[in-house]
Amino acid sequence: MNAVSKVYGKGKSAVAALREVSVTLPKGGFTAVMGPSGSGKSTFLHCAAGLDKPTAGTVRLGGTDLSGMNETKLTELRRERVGFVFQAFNLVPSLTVEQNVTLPLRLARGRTDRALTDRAWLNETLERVGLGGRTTHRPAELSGGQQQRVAIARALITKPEVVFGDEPTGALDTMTARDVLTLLRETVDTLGQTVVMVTHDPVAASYADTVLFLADGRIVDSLSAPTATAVAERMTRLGAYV
Ligand SMILES: Nc1ncnc2c1ncn2[C@@H]1O[C@H](COP(=O)(O)OP(=O)(O)OP(=O)(O)O)[C@@H](O)[C@H]1O
Repeated sequence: MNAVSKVYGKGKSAVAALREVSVTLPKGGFTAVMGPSGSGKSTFLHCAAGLDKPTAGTVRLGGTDLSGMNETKLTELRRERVGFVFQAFNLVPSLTVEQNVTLPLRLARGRTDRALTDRAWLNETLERVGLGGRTTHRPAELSGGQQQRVAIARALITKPEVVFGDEPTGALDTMTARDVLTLLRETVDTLGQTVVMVTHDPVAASYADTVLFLADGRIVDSLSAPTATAVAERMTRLGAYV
């Protein structure tokens, strides 16, 4: 991402959510994004993932420049090359676990064969997230942690270049959150999956390789091999807990 700015609104009511942010998120790495409320974390994630267009600057995914893409191309890119995990799981209630997980494959144009032939990858993914025995359950029959595991499997099924998480553990209790973070960590360590996650929680951020700190639309700090204590201390310095 190079010199990315995002302004919401016009004239007097304009809000600069990102101000010339330049950063490279390492392939095969786990990056957490933290910052006080309103610092631009969600905007950063949305611009990086092609969910929102920057007002200025360029965003690249792998070798692809997202700037010139129309909405159709961006939709295709989001379906095939990125995965998303949200705080609210966002599963389809009427579909089984397996149907939810394979939804991105069925939505991708011309990928029906892949959905059928990639049975081994589907099974491996369901096993990896610990849902091998629950493929015919519906979301309402699962705990919050299990539902988020379904969402993670759904994000991984297309073998995306990046998995983006927006507060993926925000709705989970502490123990369940740790399981989900361990799972995300494993996808980085064993699959070489690139993960970028916005979080408010220093413990969650400590599972990442690097934490980026945003304040007032700028990256103001970063921390490698973070501990929860070190992250909390930087956040306090940014005035996040005042
Ligand atoms: N759609 C929008 N229209 C107008 N202003 C917006 C919009 N989305 C975000 N903003 C503003 O942009 C700034 C950054 O918002 P953003 O949601 O990216 O911050 P955040 O760090 O994710 O906040 P939080 O931690 O509270 O979720 C804020 O001042 C916010 O009010």
